[in-house]
Amino acid sequence: MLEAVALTKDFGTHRALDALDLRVEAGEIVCLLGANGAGKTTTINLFLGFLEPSAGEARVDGVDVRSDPVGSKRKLLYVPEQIALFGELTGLENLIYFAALSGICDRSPANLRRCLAQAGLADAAMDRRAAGYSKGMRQKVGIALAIAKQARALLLDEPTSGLDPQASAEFHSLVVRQRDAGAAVLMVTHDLFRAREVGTRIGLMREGRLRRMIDAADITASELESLYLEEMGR
Ligand SMILES: Nc1ncnc2c1ncn2[C@@H]1O[C@H](COP(=O)(O)OP(=O)(O)OP(=O)(O)O)[C@@H](O)[C@H]1O
Repeated sequence: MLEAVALTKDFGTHRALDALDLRVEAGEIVCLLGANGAGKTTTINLFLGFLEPSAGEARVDGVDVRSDPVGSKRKLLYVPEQIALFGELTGLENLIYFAALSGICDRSPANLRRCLAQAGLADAAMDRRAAGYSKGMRQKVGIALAIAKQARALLLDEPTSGLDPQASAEFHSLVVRQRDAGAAVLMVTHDLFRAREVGTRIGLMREGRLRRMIDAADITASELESLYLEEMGR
């Protein structure tokens, strides 16, 4: 479970995130939408411990990120907009390396191949150098790491921007599978359509504040678009 309690971040005199209260339960996907500069990535970075909060707390499974950065990171998996892999290594070798960094116990090639296969990477691709991977293939290596790690929480920051519609749909179905396996998922996106489709709840952010939290089941795609435009235009 991910929890923000009055989470606040100032950069100098600029308040990038203003007293955010948010809970993402296990088995839930919360999507954060908002215009550029709304504070979405700042939120993710506070959960990752990349930034120190100016006030409030970011908690992972009840653990304050600031007081236990290592323990909280162990439970998390982060998929950024661009997953950086070592181009000279194969997909499998990359996963072996990142699995070691993440402290995953079963780093046997057989297990990690199984994780890559579950993430939808073709068998032949696993042994090819990652330099030739498409963005969709790179994102699959990220999800494979989440599977290997049995991550309790996923933090996704615009993970499908630039992916073609089919690769984007594939990626989102992998995220849904992680949710069904009990992960708490926080996803930053500009894709209103996908947010409504895969999100349990959708948060609309503007100028550092969470303006609205909507149950995805209660709203159509066009209603969401109207609400979004209304909130961003205020
Ligand atoms: N390291 C930093 N130093 C100074 N200001 C920052 C820093 N990081 C973010 N900001 C500012 O904080 C505000 C929120 O930025 P953030 O990256 O969280 O927005 P965002 O909602 O993720 O936007 P986008 O959709 O463009 O990714 C912006 O005004 C940004 O300029």
